[in-house]
Amino acid sequence: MARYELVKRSVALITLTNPPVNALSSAVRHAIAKSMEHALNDPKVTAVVIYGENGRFCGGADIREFAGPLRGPPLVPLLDAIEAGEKPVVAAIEGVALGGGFELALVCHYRIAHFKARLGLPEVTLGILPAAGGTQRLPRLIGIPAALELITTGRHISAQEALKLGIVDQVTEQNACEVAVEFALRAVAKPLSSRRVSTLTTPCPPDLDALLEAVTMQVKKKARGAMAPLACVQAVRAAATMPYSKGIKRESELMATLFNSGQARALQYCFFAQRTAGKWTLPSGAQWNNSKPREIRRAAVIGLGTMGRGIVVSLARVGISVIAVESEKKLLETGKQMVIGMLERDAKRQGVSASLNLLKFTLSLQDLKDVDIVIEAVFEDMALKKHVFQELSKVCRPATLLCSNTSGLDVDALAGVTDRPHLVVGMHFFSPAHVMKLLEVVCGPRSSSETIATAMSLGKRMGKVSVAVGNCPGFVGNRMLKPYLDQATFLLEEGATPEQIDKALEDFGFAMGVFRMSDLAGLDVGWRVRKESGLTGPDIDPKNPPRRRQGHRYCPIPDMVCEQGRFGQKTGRGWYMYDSPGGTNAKSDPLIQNLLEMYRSRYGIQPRNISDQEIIERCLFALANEGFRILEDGIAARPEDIDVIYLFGYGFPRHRGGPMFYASMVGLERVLERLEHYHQAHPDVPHLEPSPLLKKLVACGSPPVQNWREHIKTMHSHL
Ligand SMILES: C[C@H](O)[C@H](C)C(=O)SCCNC(=O)CCNC(=O)[C@H](O)C(C)(C)COP(=O)([O-])OP(=O)([O-])OC[C@H]1O[C@@H](n2cnc3c(N)ncnc32)[C@H](O)[C@@H]1OP(=O)([O-])[O-]
Repeated sequence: MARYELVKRSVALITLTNPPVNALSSAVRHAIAKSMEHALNDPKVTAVVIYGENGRFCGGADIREFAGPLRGPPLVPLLDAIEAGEKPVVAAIEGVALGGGFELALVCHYRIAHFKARLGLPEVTLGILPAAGGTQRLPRLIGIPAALELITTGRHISAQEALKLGIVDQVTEQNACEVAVEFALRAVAKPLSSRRVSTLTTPCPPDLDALLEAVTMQVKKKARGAMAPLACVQAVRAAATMPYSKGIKRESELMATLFNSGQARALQYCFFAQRTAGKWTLPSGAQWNNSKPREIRRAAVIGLGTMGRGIVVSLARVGISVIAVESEKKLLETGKQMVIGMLERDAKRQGVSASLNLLKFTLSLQDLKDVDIVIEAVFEDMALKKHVFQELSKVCRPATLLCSNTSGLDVDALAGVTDRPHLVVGMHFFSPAHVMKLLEVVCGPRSSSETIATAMSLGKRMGKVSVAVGNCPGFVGNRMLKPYLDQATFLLEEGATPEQIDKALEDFGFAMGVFRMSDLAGLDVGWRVRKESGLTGPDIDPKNPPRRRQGHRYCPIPDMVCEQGRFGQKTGRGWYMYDSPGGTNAKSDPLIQNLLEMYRSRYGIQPRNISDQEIIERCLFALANEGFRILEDGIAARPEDIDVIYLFGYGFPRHRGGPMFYASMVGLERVLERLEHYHQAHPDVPHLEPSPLLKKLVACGSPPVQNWREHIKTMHSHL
């Protein structure tokens, strides 16, 4: 777990050997302790270098060990001893120095970083704080404001930024280990006292209290209920106001409150769920590690609307040449200017030149003959999409992959109009596509494993979190959205307001309540879908729209809002009003309050007081209930996949873990009991009827999320 060797006759080189990221497992901590003892006691050794095998210094504590009791030497005394030692210790940082890995580097007397290395204290993203002295040493080294920013955000920084901040002593383009050994030899004669960071005095700004107060407010606003960022601020306050010996105790107390919290469990679950999502499998046995993706060099994107533009930018950013196609000259020109503007702004931020030479804009599909992949992003209309796929089938060479950015249409129906159904797959990006990290890769029954592997790997290359899902209306994300939206509108009928529902959801931690989110996405999209599915249309009496349709409860209020031309932010009016079309500042609109009052009185509904608890339960349990059905139907392979989709695509709070993890934290028995209760009260809402899988899991003793898979016997897996 750590190799010890003597190099240059007097330097002890300790190399961490715990692939893949040299995490500080109990065995690694034990090996470091032994190696350090050896180095400090061996008279031949004059200096020490700590390095990580395979070009990775250290990814921090072993997160997998968090679930069990602490074994092996604890980190704090181990690190304190390294710092206190009388021989200079140099950290040779390649790859990453994160969390405990960064804290290990901070106790070394010198730090040499490879120019490609990244450093950071990402503990806050795991619901905890840097608890091996990081909150006490970093402020002493770089001051309170910079330390607060790094610790409360968990941001990774480059070696160059670390040098500027004074975290590392040298950045090198050569082998960091070799440079560190030479550095260590030169350091032997120098005094160490000023190099022990814990002994430094924290540089404090004169207005410390005001600064901490301002940061606390800022962090609170951003944290949306997460506890760890606030605890980080408190720990840094200790570094400013207490000696190290007391500050480290404060750090440990704060860590203790976080470590066993539900939030920490949820955030650590998210870390692993995100990695699990990349490991897709198909019933055929094809899976992520036995299916080779094709290399993609040239891509085409059809349609330069909001989605198409974002996809072009995402592809060009990672060096893929893109041909962008529009149907009309004016649309092409507008799209082109927008794409170029986006890429130029991007490049300016990074201080590089924009890769505009990768782009070509055309009106002709004929130009797509030689591309490796086409991503269609035209209007969400099946007939139009089928036409495009038929044309692509004729124009593109037989090996070209044909993908659709549909947000819910039947991918297999598109495959069916082509000459290569095995090369057709859905790539459902989320708006804005160059910002949002989620990509649903929609596997049709005829999509080949190579096609799926290629789409998944292309998503990863574009920096997306790709999740393989089955082909059904709405796939995973949008299919689950329906019961969630339905509950919100039913609650409006019963007496709630959009503001009240949004506030309850935002207090829960959502980035945006359901009505604000709908205003942002555009209310006309759902209206068109409802019209296409026959739920609404010209046959409906506008004066007296029925509240039951197709055998179920139906809320006509969203249609009534659309009928008034209120399509959300883009029209300046929706569930809220905005300063102007495109405005983002949502204000309550008395017209909506009037509409709700008139509606209730027309149907004789006595509005009642609805508690936040009911809002959360009805919206989120209905959401999770649909998730259980999706698992039963084999549309998602694992609960982790569903959670990742909601975390990255729908603003579900990370510290709640995602809808399925949240349900498990509430307790499946309780979720079942509440759904039964609400279904009894609203028997005409099928989404409130508990799913058979939920009942089954409860009958099996409510196993943890990670074990649900064993209980999902899918008759027809769609994956
Ligand atoms: C005391 C101290 O104060 C506190 C308390 C702590 O220190 S808390 C811990 C703080 N450290 C972190 O938060 C860093 C977490 N890791 C990462 O950010 C990234 O992993 C990476 C280092 C930037 C590499 O990214 P990658 O894209 O190249 O590969 P990967 O796919 O992500 O990871 C490759 C494989 O390694 C696993 N892995 C990565 N980091 C791990 C860790 N710290 N512990 C255990 N496993 C880890 C990961 O699950 C995956 O496994 P599998 O899926 O192959 O089975």
